[in-house]
Amino acid sequence: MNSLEISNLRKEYKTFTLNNVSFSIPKGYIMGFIGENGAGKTTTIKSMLNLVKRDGGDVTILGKDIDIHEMEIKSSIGYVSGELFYPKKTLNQVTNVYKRFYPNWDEALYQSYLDTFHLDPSKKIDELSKGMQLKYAISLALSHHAELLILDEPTSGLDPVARDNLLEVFQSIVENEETSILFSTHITSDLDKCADYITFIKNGSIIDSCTKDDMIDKYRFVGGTKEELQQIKDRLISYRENAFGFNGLIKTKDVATTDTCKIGQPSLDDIMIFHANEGGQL
Ligand SMILES: Nc1ncnc2c1ncn2[C@@H]1O[C@H](COP(=O)(O)OP(=O)(O)OP(=O)(O)O)[C@@H](O)[C@H]1O
Repeated sequence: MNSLEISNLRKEYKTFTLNNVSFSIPKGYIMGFIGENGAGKTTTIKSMLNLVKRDGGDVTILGKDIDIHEMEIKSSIGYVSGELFYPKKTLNQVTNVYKRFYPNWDEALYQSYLDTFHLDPSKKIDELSKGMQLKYAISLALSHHAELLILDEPTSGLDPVARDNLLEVFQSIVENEETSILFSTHITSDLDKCADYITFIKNGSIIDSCTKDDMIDKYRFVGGTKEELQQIKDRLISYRENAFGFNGLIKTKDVATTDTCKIGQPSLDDIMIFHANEGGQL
């Protein structure tokens, strides 16, 4: 079963179109949602949750149509957007209001996240650093046994130790095989650590959505001399020239047995960076 199915999602702004976005997350897995600034990650997330009105497409969450079962779905998911309201209220006060909306609220679990993230519940929201606010928002989202967690850049304001802790929390959450996680990020090393699937969006269109291993297998990082660049240039997604020659990204299927340049496995960063400049030179 899929925890999330998005089919032909469309959203049109004056200067940007989310273009028939489709992807799904199988139950019990972590999907990383990657793409450069302005690619449409937040717009996808907000449109699928009906936080902005979409212009087309179908969204099924936990087997139910969001347009028919919106309230029910929202009590079964956790969503972290980085926006926290009520800056002058204490964590205790905000939590007391928040938990009323969630029949599965687990106070002991919530307290354990406060401990894990060293959060003082008597502090006001605006007394917390950005990273602490994020940890608090994540604690709220994790404390009602959500079956799907949707996290919009959950790691971006965190230091490396906190990021690592959080990624471990994510991995332990999906271990029960009941919960799935979609998280958008620019920090692709986080995905190297914990994502099972990757969806890559560029200019409002999905470039690919598949397992992380398949994504890496589909591309090759190549490097060689200026002469070798001439042999392979037309088949590269894009490339960067340097003092010794070039580096570039190519689809694995486009590698020829006669290619003499060095061929290796790309990182997710390589895939994103070279795709950003598709058809050109960095
Ligand atoms: N309310 C809005 N009105 C008009 N345009 C918008 C609105 N919200 C977003 N956009 C535009 O949609 C495009 C995609 O933005 P979005 O926030 O979805 O990108 P993103 O991939 O989440 O980027 P980032 O990684 O920087 O958060 C951008 O060009 C943005 O300016």
